[in-house]
Amino acid sequence: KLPPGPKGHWLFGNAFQVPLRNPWEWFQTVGIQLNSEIISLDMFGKPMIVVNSQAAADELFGRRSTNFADRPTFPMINDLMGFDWNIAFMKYGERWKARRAIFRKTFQPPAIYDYKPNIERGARTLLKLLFEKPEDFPRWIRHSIGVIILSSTHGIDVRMDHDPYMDAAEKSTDALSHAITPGAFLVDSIPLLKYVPDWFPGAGFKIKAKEWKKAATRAPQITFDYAKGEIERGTNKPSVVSRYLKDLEENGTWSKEQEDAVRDASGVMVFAGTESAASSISTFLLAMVLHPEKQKKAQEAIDVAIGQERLPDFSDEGKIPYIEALSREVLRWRPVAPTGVPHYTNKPDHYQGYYIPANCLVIGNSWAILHDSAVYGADADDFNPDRFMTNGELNKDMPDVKATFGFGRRACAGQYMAELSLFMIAASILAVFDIKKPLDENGNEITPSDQYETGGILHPTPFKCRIIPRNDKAATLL
Ligand code: HEM
Repeated sequence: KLPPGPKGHWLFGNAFQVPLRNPWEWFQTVGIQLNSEIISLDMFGKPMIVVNSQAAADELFGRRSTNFADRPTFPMINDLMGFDWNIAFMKYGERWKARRAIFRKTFQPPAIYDYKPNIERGARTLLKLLFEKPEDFPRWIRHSIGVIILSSTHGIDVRMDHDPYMDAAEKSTDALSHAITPGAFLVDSIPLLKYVPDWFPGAGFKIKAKEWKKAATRAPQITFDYAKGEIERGTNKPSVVSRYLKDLEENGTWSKEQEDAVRDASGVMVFAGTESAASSISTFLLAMVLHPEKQKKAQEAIDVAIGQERLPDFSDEGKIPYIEALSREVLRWRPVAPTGVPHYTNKPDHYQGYYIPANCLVIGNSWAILHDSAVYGADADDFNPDRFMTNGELNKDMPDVKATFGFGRRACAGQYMAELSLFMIAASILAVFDIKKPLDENGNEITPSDQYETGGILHPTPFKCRIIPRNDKAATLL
């Protein structure tokens, strides 16, 4: 029998019970009510499994990874909108493996460490921008993440305004956000709609899809063409693309397929990396506004570890455990993608006596895992970096927060870039600035809301804060 699930409508099943707002919290509540680590939902007659515990995730996505590493087909996103270059939506197979291998060779330790100087540079760019115009912080966060990622992937120096590569990446992200609006496009539920002719009444999605397809395919191509052009001109900076193409040439393994794979993989680094890393930095700032006492503790930890005479750099890794704890808590408290991207089974399976069918959607609920009160205690919903500390050190008995990066073979391919960037940006901002609540017209502090906008990627509802140099000396370090 299938894992337990809530009783649904005779025709639609549970499809209309799943809330559009924060469905991950509802999945968690249902699991607790039914006392089961995994639940099943009936979506218009088709089962969908949700995995709510780390133990079940480790077993299914981890130990039985080959059966849980596929993705469903996304006809709207891949076929109509032209995102088939994006490994996040690719079926498990040779094309995916070739692209994922590039991530492994370039964006994982030790190769990823080559990009630490770019991360430091991005963090310092952010400090300068925050000093000059603190109220525009959301824009500066995006810009500095763009500096880090595009310099690392394609050797591009991102321009301050109207950068063509950042603009192209943003347009393709916008296109996708339309496609994943729940219920907006029936075509993903009814793949045959793909073949409806453009003139057919109600076929508006096909016309929109054509516009978005241009945006979707343009971004990875123009960034790659730039990087390749720089190599041909001999003016390239070291980057994922330049290093990888050079290796292909030196090993005599260059081929058109390989070149396409590098274009796609580096394109996904920009596409998947910018929005998600920016979200984690926004959450960090919001948490600092809402929890001044944790902020103070973090600043003291930095002062003790490195003093106030210089800015943090990667030589400080491992020396400021409280910043590591704080970064972990940011990723746990508001996971960037609480239900990630759906996985898909290829063959039937069983878990704890329950049946998991073949060709079935399987959602890893990172939110439930990271907000499990059995692991994190009754205050699991609160922001509290101290939960990862013991006697001034990282508490080795606490689990890491890897669930925030998804599961098994499909787990986030940019995890190391994301973690290194968050650590460096958090440490740099706290070394220099106080993050304070905004003031009302009478000069009284107001507490911003801790609400989030719902969607594939979590973002705090736009909030205000005051970002002020901690002291005169701090400002001279910039
Ligand atoms: C705080 C930042 C980030 C978080 C929390 C995050 C989280 C995630 C999650 C939950 C998934 C889905 C995993 C699954 O299906 O089980 C994912 C996939 C992915 N992420 Fe990230 N991500 C972050 C940053 C990045 C960055 C910086 C990059 C690249 C530079 C990146 C590249 C990818 C790619 C390529 C995939 C698709 C993997 C595949 O399907 O094989 N991510 N990420």
